[in-house]
Amino acid sequence: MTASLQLYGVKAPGFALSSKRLEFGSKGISNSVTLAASSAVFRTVEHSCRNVALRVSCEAVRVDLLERQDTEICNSSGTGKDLTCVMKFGGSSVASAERMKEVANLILSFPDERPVIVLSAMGKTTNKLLKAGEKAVTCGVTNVESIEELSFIKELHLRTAHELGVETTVVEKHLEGLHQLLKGISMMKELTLRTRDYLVSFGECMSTRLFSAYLNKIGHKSRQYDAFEIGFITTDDFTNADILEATYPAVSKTLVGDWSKENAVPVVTGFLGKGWRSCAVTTLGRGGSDLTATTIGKALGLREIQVWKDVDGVLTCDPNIYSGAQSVPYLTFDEAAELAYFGAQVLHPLSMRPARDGDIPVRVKNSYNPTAPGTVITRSRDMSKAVLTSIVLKRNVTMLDIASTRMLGQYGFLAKVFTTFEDLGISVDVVATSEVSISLTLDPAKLWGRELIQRTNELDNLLEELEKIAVVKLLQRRSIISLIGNVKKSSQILEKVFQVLRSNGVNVQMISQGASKVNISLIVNDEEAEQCVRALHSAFFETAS
Ligand SMILES: Nc1ncnc2c1ncn2[C@@H]1O[C@H](COP(=O)(O)OP(=O)(O)O)[C@@H](O)[C@H]1O
Ligand SMILES: N[C@@H](CC(=O)OP(=O)(O)O)C(=O)O
Repeated sequence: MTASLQLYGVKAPGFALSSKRLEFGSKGISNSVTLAASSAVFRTVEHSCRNVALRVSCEAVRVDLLERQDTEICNSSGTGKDLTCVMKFGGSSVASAERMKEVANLILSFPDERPVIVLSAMGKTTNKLLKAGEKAVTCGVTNVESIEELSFIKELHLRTAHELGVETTVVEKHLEGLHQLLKGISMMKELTLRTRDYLVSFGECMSTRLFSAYLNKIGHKSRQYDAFEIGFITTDDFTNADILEATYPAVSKTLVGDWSKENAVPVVTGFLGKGWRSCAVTTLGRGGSDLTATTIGKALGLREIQVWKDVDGVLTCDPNIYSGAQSVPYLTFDEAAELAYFGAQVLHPLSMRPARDGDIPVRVKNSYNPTAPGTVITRSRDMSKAVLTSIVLKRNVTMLDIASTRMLGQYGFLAKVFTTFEDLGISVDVVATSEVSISLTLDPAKLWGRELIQRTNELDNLLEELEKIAVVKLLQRRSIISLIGNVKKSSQILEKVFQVLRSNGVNVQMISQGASKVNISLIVNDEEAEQCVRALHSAFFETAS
């Protein structure tokens, strides 16, 4: 028998596999392999043995014994054609049986593509699962049955199976598992981050099973995959896990290997992974299916990554703030990353990273309006006519004004302030400094991931530390308005911005130009923010300059 061992190394400081020895011991067989990778963090070792017992003399390596005997990958057999692209469909695109049928038709309308499909949970299922979990904590075991959200989820998935004409058994096991899990939560009276991730994973596990079954039913051979079973290896940061390097070769091996044998369209759960230490299900942060899609794109070296939404691509601002927002035809990876990081819900903040690394174009399209051109995101674009590209609003941000208590010219002040942030593990978003004072906003993503109690303590600790060296003013309910654009034209942008703000009577509390050089950030009061965005949109996108 051939056992294939996958070693998952983590990019930790000082870690290298170069001199690590693997020792195999099994009945009658004893052998060892020295890994010879100099900088790699991942290696697959094939070893012929029975009942392999393994000892690894390296903390930062996790080893999985895969029960796959077919370790050789042949890239093209079957039709002899490789997979071409990723098509990711968000919750809004697969919210009902009718929508799933439309998405299936949409996929089939591209006969030249051989896509990997990535799906999110149906509609608002993730929110409903979280709500059901919260209710289970307090409702008592006997009342779990009557949690409204549980009934809704059961009804939605069973009805969808009926309407698609596929067996309800496709989702029954998961629905039963979900019910049991909620009972478990109600018995324990607690919902840990780890359990929360397991809980929400039911959404993607069921939507992909339904969709794949439907593709098979209409004669389009398909195979469903749970991301946590095919090598999506992540950190153990439940609810906000980061994908590890080992993911790329592992995912490629499974998907390409199976495709070359079966030519069955892969349908993969978005948003989910497997913690490398815990081996438990993790999630990649809300909206994380975009990141699943770009990770698969890079892993397989595909030609294009398509993310299908319910809007005509990335827009000039959030359409919920201003319905006149227009679609942006081209963006660079840097612009898209900045836009997502500063709060545009349309893309996951980290999703551009694999696409940029693999230099794979990302196309954002509308599944409700497939003929609209959408947005194409690439490494570079013609910026000669670009001034402002998009306006993004991040609300409810906390801002700190930190003024040195020492005299002007005191050196080391900035260093002391930032050491405090480092010690407490708090990162910041926007910063503006003078010699004796600093204004900054706290990165909400960092604080959001934690429990409220922890957050309050964290702020208290921060203030206590900073007050040893400075006078600190805590300003809450602020908004960051990020102007993503051509910074070569920043004077032109700023001139117009200040005209608009002045005529609207708005006082900017802080201003900063991002280091990435595609972003100018303005901090204003929450109450004034939406009105500012609308006024800026009108000045930049609706009036001839
Ligand atoms: N700048 C923007 N461009 C496009 N959509 C935006 C923008 N800002 C916010 N949105 C919102 O993002 C939504 C799409 O993202 P999301 O809900 O994650 O889609 P999906 O669930 O289909 O992946 C849109 O419906 C829109 O309301
Ligand atoms: N279902 C998850 C993951 C996701 O990416 O969803 P969507 O593609 O619908 O934003 C969420 O709601 O966060």
